[in-house]
This record gives sequence, structure tokens and C-alpha cells, in this order.
Amino acid sequence: MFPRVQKEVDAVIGMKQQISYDDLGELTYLSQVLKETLRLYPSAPGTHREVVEDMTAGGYNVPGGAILQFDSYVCGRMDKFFEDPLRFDPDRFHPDAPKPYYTYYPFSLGPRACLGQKFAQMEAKVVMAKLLQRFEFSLVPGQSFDILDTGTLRPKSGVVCSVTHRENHKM
Ligand code: HEM
Repeated sequence: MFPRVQKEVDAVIGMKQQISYDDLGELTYLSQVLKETLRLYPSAPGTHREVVEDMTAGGYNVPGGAILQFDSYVCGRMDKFFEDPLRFDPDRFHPDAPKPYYTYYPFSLGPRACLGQKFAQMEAKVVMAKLLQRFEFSLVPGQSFDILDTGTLRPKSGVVCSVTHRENHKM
């Protein structure tokens, strides 16, 4: 995964200092990596909605006034929705792959979904592209992948990496 995303960044950004909006559109594999990361580690793991009036959903009768919890973290890890769900595979989000149907929603869905979704995705891609352009990363062995849940999720003990300048990309 890492060499492939690095190669894409090199092809699209090269040595450029400024990343344009058009460049971001061409970083398709980087987008896939971001989406797959948010499937396994959604920063906002869930949301809830109040049901306005009695309704039936998936064969269940839901009374008006009920609060329903929607858990993006759980959905993202269900083998009913994602084959071999704990495997990190950005090609699940390949442009030609079937789109998840209401089973993937790190930014929620519907009219009250995240207002900052587009901005957050652009910002993340700019930061990731700039880091990949300039540095090599290797994860220091022996770390836990434990999650700290304080309403939003983050790595419990950080993500400790060795970082070196890429030889041909010193700026
Ligand atoms: C990776 C980054 C982010 C993630 C995963 C995320 C995720 C979410 C989620 C799950 C919701 C709940 C929506 C719901 O209950 O249906 C939400 C709401 C919201 N987010 Fe984000 N968000 C991110 C970044 C941002 C940024 C950068 C901004 C602003 C620039 C932003 C602005 C908002 C606003 C205003 C709402 C409330 C929308 C409403 O209630 O109508 N978010 N976000």
C-alpha cells in the first residue's frame, strides 16, 4: 500500500510546493487510503437520530420518539458488509468497486451529515500528500492498536514512527 500511494503522490505532485484542487482530484488512490482508514478508524464512531413518528424499518416497528444509534465503527467491521473486514484494503473504495449501501458513513448520511466533509477530506489529502512527498515512515514495532474513545476516537498511545527525509526530495 505504502509504495503505491507514494508513487501516486510522486506522479501527481512531484517536487511541487503548492498542491492545487485539480491535483487532489488526481490523487485517487490516496482518497481510497483515507476512506479505508475511516472505515476501520472512524474519528466520529457513531451518531443518533430521534424517530419523529411510528415507523417500520427492516421489519422492526419503531415507535415515534425513540432514539436510534447508528454505529459507523461497528458497521465498518461487520463481515456482512465488508469481506474480511479487519484487513486494510483501500481497493474496497476503488472507483469501479461497488459502493457501500448505507453501511459506510464516517461523516454520517442525509441532510444533517457532516458539514465539513469535503473540507476535511481535502485537508487530510493535502497533509498526507505533503508528508508522503517529503518523508519515509516506518512504524516502530511493538505498539498496540488500542483506541481511546472519548466520543471521538484516537490512538490510545499515539502512532510512533521513524521518520526520515526521502533522499531525492530534500527541500
Ligand atoms: C475527519 C474529519 C471529520 C469527521 C470524521 C466528521 C464526522 C462528522 C459526523 C459523523 C457528524 C455527525 C453528523 C450526524 O449526526 O449525522 C459531523 C457533524 C458535523 N461536522 Fe464533521 N467531521 C469531520 C470534520 C469536520 C470539519 C473539518 C468540520 C468543519 C470545518 C466539520 C463540521 C461539522 C458540522 C458543522 C457538523 C454538524 C452538522 C449538522 O448537524 O447539520 N466536521 N461530523
